[in-house]
Amino acid sequence: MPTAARDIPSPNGFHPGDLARTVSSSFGTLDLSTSPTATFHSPNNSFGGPPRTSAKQLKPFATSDIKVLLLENVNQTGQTILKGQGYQVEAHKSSLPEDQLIEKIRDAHVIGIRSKTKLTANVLKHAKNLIVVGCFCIGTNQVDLKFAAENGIAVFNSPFSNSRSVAELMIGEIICLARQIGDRSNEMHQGSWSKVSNGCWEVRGKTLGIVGYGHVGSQLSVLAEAMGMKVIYYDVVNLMGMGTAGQVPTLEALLNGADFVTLHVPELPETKDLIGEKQISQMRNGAYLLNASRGSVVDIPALIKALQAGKLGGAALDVYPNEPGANGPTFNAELNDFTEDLRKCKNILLTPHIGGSTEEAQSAIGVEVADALVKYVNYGTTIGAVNMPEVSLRNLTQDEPNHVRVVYIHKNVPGVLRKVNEVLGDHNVDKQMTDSRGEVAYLMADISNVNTSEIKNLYQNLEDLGSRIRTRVLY
Ligand SMILES: NC(=O)c1ccc[n+]([C@@H]2O[C@H](COP(=O)([O-])OP(=O)(O)OC[C@H]3O[C@@H](n4cnc5c(N)ncnc54)[C@H](O)[C@@H]3O)[C@@H](O)[C@H]2O)c1
Ligand SMILES: O=C(O)[C@H](O)COP(=O)(O)O
Repeated sequence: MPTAARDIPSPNGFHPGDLARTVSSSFGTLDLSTSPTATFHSPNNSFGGPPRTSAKQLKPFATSDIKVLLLENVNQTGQTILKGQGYQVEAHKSSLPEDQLIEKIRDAHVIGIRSKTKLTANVLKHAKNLIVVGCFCIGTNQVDLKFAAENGIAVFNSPFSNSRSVAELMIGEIICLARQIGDRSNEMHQGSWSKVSNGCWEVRGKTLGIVGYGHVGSQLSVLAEAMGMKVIYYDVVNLMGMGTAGQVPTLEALLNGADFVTLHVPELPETKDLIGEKQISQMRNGAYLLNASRGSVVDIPALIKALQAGKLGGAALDVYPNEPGANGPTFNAELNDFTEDLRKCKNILLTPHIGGSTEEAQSAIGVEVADALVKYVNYGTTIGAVNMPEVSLRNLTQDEPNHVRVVYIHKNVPGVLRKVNEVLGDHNVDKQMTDSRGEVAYLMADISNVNTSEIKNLYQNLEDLGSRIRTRVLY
């Protein structure tokens, strides 16, 4: 059930927007709007960073200034939290084609997406005000994470809220494939009674081979053992098996030894066509292949050939190389020419990327990602970000007047901290934390006894440093 809007918990219950509207000494955030003439590529930022906010435009935080664009039917729980903050929320049921996305993203400070919306460098470079992306799903392969980080855009996801849902779908499909339930059901729908036991099996005692033993793979492992299956797994990392599951040293060993092979790896250059003709030939005759990871992981024409030749006993696909952005009768056109052949294969289960689509998963993801977005927008906290260093400071209290929080995202090069602290040096730096990830570093500092008249200078001096990617002054 959707939960009601609520404040994001902070150690002291302090909420920046409450005070920012009324007193200059309160803690709020920078007005994020940029000059209409601001260009995306700034001359002294070799990353081609975000536009500079003119110091003249600085004003205390007002949550109502924050524009949030939500695509792909983000769950009501997430929408409620974001609206509860007073943000302007525009929500769409589906993803948008690139040209429409570019138009919509121009003004947004926050965008929330799922697996279909491609936030490429070409799209992100039009997002002049964007400070954060929320992926309301597990996968983040649809976002150019490096480009985002180098342009001061943090990206958050929900690392495991739908893992159990995917694992349960796999269990259902393993039994459906073993018993050819998809075909029997189709026959009945078409008015044909066909009672057979040939080629139908119990799963008890069979071997499940899990490729990618992360959040999904390990959950599936526990469920499969509970049904009496033997579990082996292959992963590029050495991992302890759940129960009596055992890691095998190579993908080939897994393919040789399993009756059912399930795929749970991320989309990476190394996982493209991880299962092709050669790998399928290494599988047992009559084995089953299930893919709930990403469409790029399986070479579909090779799979079709193996099913047609009877090499495999069946397959289940939840993900495809090209997936439609919205529900509707776009199936054939979007899923490429081979779809027709795929649909004609025997004992193949085709589902429309529903692995994580349960009420439980979607509602938990809505809360988790919306909370992370609010903490980032209101406080600058990057805990859980997938492309930025993780930095957090205790929130300010109401009895700490005239405080300002400085967030300075900058190139990870020598000498920056000295220069930043020279700028901050006229004030008392109460607390500071800094960390780096690759070429990008993130500094957060709370400084006290700052008059509002000094904030513009402070901001401008930080913006003028050559290392700057993005400056936020929260007051
Ligand atoms: N169908 C769906 O609705 C759905 C839902 C959730 C996740 N997913 C997909 O499933 C993927 C896995 O999810 P997860 O939460 O278990 O991710 P995870 O990051 O927890 O686990 C992935 C595992 O794959 C391993 N791995 C990476 N490259 C590998 C390779 N080349 N060979 C073998 N192992 C490799 C990693 O070491 C890791 O242990 C996600 O990245 C996402 O793309 C799909
Ligand atoms: O990455 C994920 O979490 C899954 O692929 C689910 O994606 P979805 O939220 O677009 O269904």
